Amino acid sequence: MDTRMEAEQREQAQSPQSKSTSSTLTVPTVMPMRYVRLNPRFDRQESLTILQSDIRSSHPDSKYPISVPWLFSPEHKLEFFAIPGEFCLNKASSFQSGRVYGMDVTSGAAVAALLFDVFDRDDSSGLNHHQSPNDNEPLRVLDLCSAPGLKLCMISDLVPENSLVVLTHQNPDYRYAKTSFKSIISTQQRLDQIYQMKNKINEQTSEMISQLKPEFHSPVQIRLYYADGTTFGTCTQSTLMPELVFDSISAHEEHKTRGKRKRMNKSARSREKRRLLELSRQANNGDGNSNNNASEDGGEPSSMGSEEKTAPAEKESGSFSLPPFDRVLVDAECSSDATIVIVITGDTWDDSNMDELVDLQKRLIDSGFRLLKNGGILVYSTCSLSTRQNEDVVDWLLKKYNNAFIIPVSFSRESEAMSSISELRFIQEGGISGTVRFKPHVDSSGGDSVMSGGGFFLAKIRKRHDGA
Ligand SMILES: C[S@@+](CC[C@H](N)C(=O)[O-])C[C@H]1O[C@@H](n2cnc3c(N)ncnc32)[C@H](O)[C@@H]1O
Repeated sequence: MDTRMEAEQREQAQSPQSKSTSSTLTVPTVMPMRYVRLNPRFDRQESLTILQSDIRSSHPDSKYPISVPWLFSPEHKLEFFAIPGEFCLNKASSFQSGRVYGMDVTSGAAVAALLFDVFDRDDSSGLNHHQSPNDNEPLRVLDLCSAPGLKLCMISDLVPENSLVVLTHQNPDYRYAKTSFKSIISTQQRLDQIYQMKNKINEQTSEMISQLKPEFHSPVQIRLYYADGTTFGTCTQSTLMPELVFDSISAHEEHKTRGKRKRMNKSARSREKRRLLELSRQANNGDGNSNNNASEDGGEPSSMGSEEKTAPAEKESGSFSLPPFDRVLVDAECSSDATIVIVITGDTWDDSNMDELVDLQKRLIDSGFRLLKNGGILVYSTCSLSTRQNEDVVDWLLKKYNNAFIIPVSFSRESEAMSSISELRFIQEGGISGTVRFKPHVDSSGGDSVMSGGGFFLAKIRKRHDGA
């Protein structure tokens, strides 16, 4: 779910007008807990000091920011902090300088499960054992439903240097944003700009961003395709060729060529267009792609530009196919019921009339699994708590492919150790063993009613080498 939707849902949950619904349900006044993650490119202690002083300037006695113990892995630079729900983050200097990002813990958990194995639960059968990745080895990561890009932003912050992150989007918002964000180099900065554009304060930010120093540039290659995630990587008569709309290396080149000029003039735009066409052509001819057969072992070590180095792939003429990915995130379109419904009704969503949506979710997870290399990891997530959109979709995939296996994850071990009842109620096991459900929980123990993170489901799936 996008940040805007998250914010809207939460505002709705807070708003007095939403206290009653057409079905005459009473909505409790609840203050949602909010979270930030630190930008690992900045000094941790400095960022925390600034954030703390930001919070204290409006909440002098605040105990925040408070570290989230169950989503913490210092060796992976993974750290989230709770901040007061009513704190105005987007006016804070820690946020404006890009030191912290507002992000729900549940979204953070999906990315953490995708990239790291520290949250994997021991599996005594050994069936799900998988080799821990070498932390420094570049990864090929696909974010299949990337818009608006919140998780992408975290992925590109935390993957090893020289990784390639490919994202697809179907959201016209991106089309609107693309001319502007093409001129920006690092993902962080670009995404900031997208968010800012939505808030209609782009000019000044754009200027500020274009003056940022090279040390803030992302050491990761990002490619953005305007494509349907259900057919991405295939191009048949019924599916259109995906359009490469952004490539960070190409944008970097363009930025260097342009020098100090901030805006792209006509010749810069056509240069950029030519570059992207050439990259698309390489991909389509196979000189840009190898190992397209996802039944192979992943082949060449993943790296930035690996698509350029590897051998042509076998493919039907006119088809578009990609080398398989080490990691695939399928953060699927869903009914986004998880937070509102729990808060409003204390119940789960009526998912009886969702055939079309469930069908889309199945096609997305299927497509993600097809694009995954053997031995690779896929995370399927939604911000719905409906069984049909979660466990049933995952179960459908497990039945379809005999090399699809759940890697059990657990985020509650730290909480168990700390006996935090609130967190234990929030983090639950899903209907399939090893999957996770985050069930919004309202804690009134401190006087105010404070809600945990949002509702969310995630499953971590591995594609085994030895399957059919
Ligand atoms: C839950 S949101 C993803 C949020 C995103 N991962 C993030 O963290 O910012 C689901 C997104 O999937 C997009 N979507 C829907 N159908 C799609 C499709 N067939 N292919 C790709 N994206 C799709 C929607 O536009 C929506 O932006």
